[in-house]
Order: sequence, then C-alpha cells, then structure tokens
Amino acid sequence: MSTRPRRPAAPAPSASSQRRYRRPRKDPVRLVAHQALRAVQERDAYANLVLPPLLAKARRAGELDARDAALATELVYGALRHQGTYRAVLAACVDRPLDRVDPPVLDVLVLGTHQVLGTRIPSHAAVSTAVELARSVLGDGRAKFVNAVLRKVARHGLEEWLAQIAPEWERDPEGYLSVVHSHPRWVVSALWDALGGDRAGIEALLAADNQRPGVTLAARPGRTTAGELLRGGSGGAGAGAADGEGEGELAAGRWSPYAVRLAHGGDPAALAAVRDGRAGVQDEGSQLTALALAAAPLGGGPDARWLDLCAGPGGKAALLAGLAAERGALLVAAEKQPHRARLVARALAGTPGPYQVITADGTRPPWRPGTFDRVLADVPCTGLGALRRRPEARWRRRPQDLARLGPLQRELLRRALESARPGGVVAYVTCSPHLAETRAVVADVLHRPPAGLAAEPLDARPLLPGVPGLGDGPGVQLWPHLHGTDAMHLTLLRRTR
Ligand SMILES: C[S@@+](CC[C@H](N)C(=O)[O-])C[C@H]1O[C@@H](n2cnc3c(N)ncnc32)[C@H](O)[C@@H]1O
Repeated sequence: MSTRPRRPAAPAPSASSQRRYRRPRKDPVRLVAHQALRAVQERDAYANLVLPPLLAKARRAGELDARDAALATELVYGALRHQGTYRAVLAACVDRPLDRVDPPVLDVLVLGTHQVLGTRIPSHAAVSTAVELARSVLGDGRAKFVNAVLRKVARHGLEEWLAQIAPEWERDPEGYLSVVHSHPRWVVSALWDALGGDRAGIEALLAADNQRPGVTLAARPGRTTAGELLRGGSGGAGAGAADGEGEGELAAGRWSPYAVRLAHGGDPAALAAVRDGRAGVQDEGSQLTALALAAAPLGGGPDARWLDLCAGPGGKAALLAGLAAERGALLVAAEKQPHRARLVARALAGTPGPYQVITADGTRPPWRPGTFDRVLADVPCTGLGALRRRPEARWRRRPQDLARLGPLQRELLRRALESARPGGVVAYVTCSPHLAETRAVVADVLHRPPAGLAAEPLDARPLLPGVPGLGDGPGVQLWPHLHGTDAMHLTLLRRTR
C-alpha cells in the first residue's frame, strides 16, 4: 500500500468560476511564431531554417493561409531583430532583472512587445493575442503576468519609450545606438570603426540592418542571362513556374550585369530557372566580388586555372565557374566540410565548362604551390555584414569569435597566395566589414607573407564599374545603406614573386 500522503481533493469550481473559465483561443500564427522563437533562443536554431517547416506543417493542416504565414514570418523576424530595443523597454516594465524571467515567458513578452510597438496591430489586439498565446503555452498564472507587463508596454509608443530608456546621445552615443537600433554595443562599435564618419552614416547603416532585404538572383553565365530571366520567356525565370506564386515582379540588378531582383514576397524556389540551377539566389555584393576577381589584371601568363579555396555552399563558385567556362578555364572548388562540398557540387552541376569539386582543408592544400592563375579566398567570418539576412546573428556572435577566426583567416590567405602563381591574383573576401577580419588580416599577411613569396595590393575600385562610395582603396567595402548589398569586403592581391 502506498504511504504517500494523498493530496486533498481540489475544491469543486464554484458556479461563478465555471462560468468565467474559457479555453485559450487557438491562434496558429502566434503559436508558430513562439515555437520558432523558442527554437532559435533555446537550441541556437536559425530562423530561416526552422520557420519554413513549421509554416509548411501548419499550412498543410489548414491552420494558416499565405497571409497568416507572412504575418508569422514578420513577427518572428521582427521580434528577433528588435529584441535589443524590446528588452530595454521590458526591463523598465518588469520588477526584476530580465534574466530572472523564464525564457519561454520572455519570448512571449518580446513577441507581444513587437506586436505592440513594432506593428500596426491595434494595441488592445496586440496585448490580447499575446495573452491568449501565454494562456495556451504557459498557463493562466503566467498569462496574468504577461498581461500586466504588456499593458505597461502599451502605455507609450516606441518613440516615447526610446526617449525614456535610451542613454543620451551626448553622454553615450554607442549606448544610444545600441538601444535605438537594437544592436549589441560591441557590434555598434565595430561597425562604426569600419564605416567611420558621422552620426548620420552609422544610423543609416544600423537602420538598414533592420530592414528585411529583397531576394537577388544571379544568372549563371553560359546557362542563362539577366535579360532572359527578366523576360521570363523561353528558358527564363517564369518558364515552368509551377503555380505563379513566386513569380512576383523582377527588376534588373543595380550593379551586377548578372543580377535580377525579385519583388518582396516572391519565392525564388517557385522559379524554374532557380529550380534547375540556371540561376541562384545571391546577394549582389557577393556577385561583385566574384566578378572583380574574374576581371582583375594578371601579371602576364596564362588564365587557365582558377581556385575557390572555401567554396561552400557554392554561390560564388557557380558564378566563377560560368565565367571561367567562357574563357576555357578550369575551376577547382575546394571545401572542408563534406556536406557543404556536396552543396557546391549541386550548385555547379550543369556548368558548361570544366570544373572539379574537392573536399579539402584549404590550410593544407593537396595541390602544388603556384598552380592557379586566380584564387578566391572567401574565408569563414563573423558574418557581421549580413545582419539583414540573419535576424538572430547579431545576438549570437561574440567578440571572442574574432580571436578564433583570425588565425584561420590569416592561414587561409597565406595558402591562397601560395596557391597562386607569380603574376596570379588572389581575392580576399569576407561578408564582414569588421576591421579585424578585413584590413588587419591583409596587413598582417602582407607584412609576413609565406617564405619566398611577395604580393602587392591591386586597386579593386575600377573592377566594380559604376559602383559609387567605395572609399580610398585599394580594397573595397560595400554597405547595405549605400549599395543595397551585404557589407562585403574585397581586397585583391597580385603575387609578384
Ligand atoms: C564564407 S563561406 C564561403 C561562401 C562561398 N564562397 C559562397 O559564395 O557560397 C566559408 C566556407 O569556408 C569553409 N571552410 C572553413 N574552413 C575551411 C578550410 N580550412 N578549408 C576550406 N574551407 C573551409 C566553410 O565550411 C564555409 O563553407
């Protein structure tokens, strides 16, 4: 017989409480958004990977239509991007430090704050949908807490809150920018160092990081052209599009002759040219770095062998392979991670010229030094130049990442230079503008190049024709607020000995 004391029987609900109790309203948009936020915060998942299957499942179950899915996406991305600002607001509304609020509760609060302060959802609906969500996933007790906090949040608009909670610009400009534009302080500081200039510039950059970027396609040379994609005619983007859902409007790129921009909301996977690999999704800044390498003047000699040292997942390799094919050159695409090498192979399938994909550690290359005429070293980096695309990245990155990546970036650039022949050209590329990953790496390697080797920087600016605001050279830095691209960095080096 069990010795465990029996719980006293729960008192029967009174008639009035029976009348008052109502099941929480099931709201698939908020449930999916909260699930995605939880996965990102708890399991370090990526929003762009975790959200689509959740949406697809809810759509299959008939719980969401296309508009609901768009709203859920906006809520997740908005809450993740602006959570720095929202947490500062919440800190003023909660009577304990936020790190003592249960993470699932905090996620509901951040989502609710985004609805209240960052969307056009009327305040009362924004609060009540968040409270219903809390009732569904947290229970009635914690829903009361959510209700009390969000009512406080809803007392002011965003501008009023910022006036109250952001440090004064004159006293602490980085603290101000960090709260107003929702970036960690160390990221604000690093971006400002790289950008230089005045308040207007850094504010424009941080604001651009908070905008969802449009989708850009690259027409793969030898397989299609931007014109063909734009016409959508035979072999073009629209040909064979299954349901028309992704077709949206297409517009020419701003800078790259291979670029085509897809109107907001367009789904590239619905385009036949993307599905069959004639075009790929690729930011225009990435296209420009590959095009500059292909156009860089060699110091004489052949132009027959090109190398992509860090090729996964293969966006730049696919563009380079097409350009190499036009010249009858071979592209070797190397990648350390086998699963990413498979993605490269998929991106290159159908290339009209010769190419090889190999799984190799670029710091211990299996080829002989001096083999290649053109080398791309698109090294692993913090990705601080692509914050528009990855809403969670700014919160996940740490200054310590720079210390981890720095030696690898230097090593890969050294091996890239060794892999080029004298007269050959190397493009050092990062999707980060952080000076520790860009100029510092190049300066260190030029200062202490591999034994017996020398290299000189080439002015990269003329190789990005028509692109304004590229600075003093010789390397170039692209910016979201100036060029509408990711903040890609490119330095071109020519081996002289
Ligand atoms: C910035 S990404 C390259 C992006 C690629 N160029 C594109 O446009 O799709 C860097 C790549 O380098 C790979 N990588 C990291 N360490 C490497 C190494 N030692 N040798 C070769 N590849 C490496 C990573 O797995 C990652 O796929």
